[in-house]
Amino acid sequence: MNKLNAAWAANNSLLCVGLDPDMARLPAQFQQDPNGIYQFCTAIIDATADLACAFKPQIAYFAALGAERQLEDICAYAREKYPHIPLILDSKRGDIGATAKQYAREAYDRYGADAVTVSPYMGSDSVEPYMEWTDRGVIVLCRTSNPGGSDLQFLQVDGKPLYQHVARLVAEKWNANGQCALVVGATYPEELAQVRAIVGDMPLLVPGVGAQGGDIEATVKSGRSKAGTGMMINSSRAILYATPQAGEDFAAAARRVALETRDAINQHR
Ligand SMILES: O=C(O)c1cc(=O)[nH]c(=O)n1[C@@H]1O[C@H](COP(=O)(O)O)[C@@H](O)[C@H]1O
Repeated sequence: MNKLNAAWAANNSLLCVGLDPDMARLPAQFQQDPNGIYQFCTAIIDATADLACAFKPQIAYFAALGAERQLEDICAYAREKYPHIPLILDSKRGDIGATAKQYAREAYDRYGADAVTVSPYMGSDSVEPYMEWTDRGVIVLCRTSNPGGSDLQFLQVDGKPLYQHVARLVAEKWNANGQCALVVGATYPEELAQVRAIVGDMPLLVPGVGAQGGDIEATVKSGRSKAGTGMMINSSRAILYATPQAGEDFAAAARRVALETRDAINQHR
């Protein structure tokens, strides 16, 4: 939390840069290179490090190709070169305690992440192993950005949608050590405002601007904290695969879109 507060201030940014390296969309020079994912992601990190409040690699893009070693190296690179920027491993884990303990080691020890995304569905004992790492963050899915999120998260329980129960449970019980955050999609600004009202100043990871079409103004106005921070607004594909303009390469294009996104967010803080 200290690191996140410092990164919000240092880069005047609520933008989280997502690292979702889809091999089919990487520039051709990286597709042939056995270390191409590492080369691509570290170039994106270098191009955006002064514009971001966090980096968020999505583990599936690496695991699907057996490229975990490159993910380890990318995380080590980010930690060493930009130690002041929080690193979020997006793996959306959830399992019984004994297994969760291994997932926590994977995120915090193997990849050295500052925080990890987890599902709340299996309840308190499934998230406790993450909480034992008292200097790390636990980011719990609450109101996800995808349309199908409504199937369960919108079920009415005791007169309120389930996602609001999750927000209250995390804010009032699980966050005893002040290390929790919630995921709320930018595609649902009304629910974002509801969650903000329930959780006070708790940080929110907010994916869904850029490729998923979330509205930046509505997102910021609904989700900002009293201090005008409180969010890590994630964009992945729109930055990673920005179409270069004349004379630009992929990293310069990524930087341009990251800058535009950061500034558009700041306009409404
Ligand atoms: O936890 C997440 O990061 C996440 C939660 C959610 O509700 N929706 C969502 O899109 N994400 C992730 O955020 C990223 C969004 O990528 P773009 O749509 O390309 O900006 C992907 O890595 C998703 O897996």
